[in-house]
Amino acid sequence: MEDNLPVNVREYQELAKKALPKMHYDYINGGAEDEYTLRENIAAYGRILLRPRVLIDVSKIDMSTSLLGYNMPSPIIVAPTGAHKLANPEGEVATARAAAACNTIMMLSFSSSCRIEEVASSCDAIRFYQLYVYKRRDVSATLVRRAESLGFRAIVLTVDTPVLGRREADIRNKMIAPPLSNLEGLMSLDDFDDAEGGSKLERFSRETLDPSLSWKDVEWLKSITSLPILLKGIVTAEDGNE
Ligand SMILES: Cc1cc2nc3c(=O)[nH]c(=O)nc-3n(C[C@H](O)[C@H](O)[C@H](O)COP(=O)(O)O)c2cc1C
Repeated sequence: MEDNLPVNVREYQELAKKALPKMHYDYINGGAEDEYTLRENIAAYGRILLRPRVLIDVSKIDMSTSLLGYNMPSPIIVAPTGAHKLANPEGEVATARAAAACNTIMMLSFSSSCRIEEVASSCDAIRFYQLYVYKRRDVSATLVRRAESLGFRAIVLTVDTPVLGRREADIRNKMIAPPLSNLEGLMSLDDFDDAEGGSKLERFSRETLDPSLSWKDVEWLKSITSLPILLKGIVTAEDGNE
């Protein structure tokens, strides 16, 4: 087994494709709208060429940095992604342990398949909580308060998903919205599981996410939490200057 360990991310991806049900692999692997941006993101990294200098003693390399005052060994943190139990029975608890072992920060997704409480008690680490703003503001507010009381250090407001992208593989696979245990008891989750065609995940998102999301909601968020707020998904200088 040891001999066959993957040596790069692509090889992990091949193993994941074999191990996961097609619907779940496609959800993790897929993108929206002709998957143009997905391809372009990968190509963009390929266009960055380094100009390495030589003969400069690289026996000690320090990539450490800090974010919101928290020190980390490298400028790499764990982005929020939903429903880790689709890939691992321990879900976000396993991800939290891995992030803690690397001394890096994990952003726990609003669409986590583990409860915030389980992740918080799984290990000691700096964690941020990612927020979607639902039409039901009370649901979003409750989760912010729960994350705050469980020691999360910042709220990461996702601002590029007022509607879910048209994820083509999910439409073909009639992707089922994964169970979101943090929403249990806060809203009914059964109403979305009907026979309508296409992606049920997309339907769930359409019913729940608030497409009117705007700067006034950043003010609202400030009014309900004393945690620092990070905006995730700004891609233009114009928005950065707001
Ligand atoms: C399977 C999957 C689930 C995701 N779930 C979330 C989520 O719940 N919340 C969020 O803010 N972003 C989510 N994202 C977006 C990622 O956090 C990230 O912004 C995006 O994948 C772009 O980074 P990349 O080019 O490194 O993949 C998700 C991405 C993927 C691929």
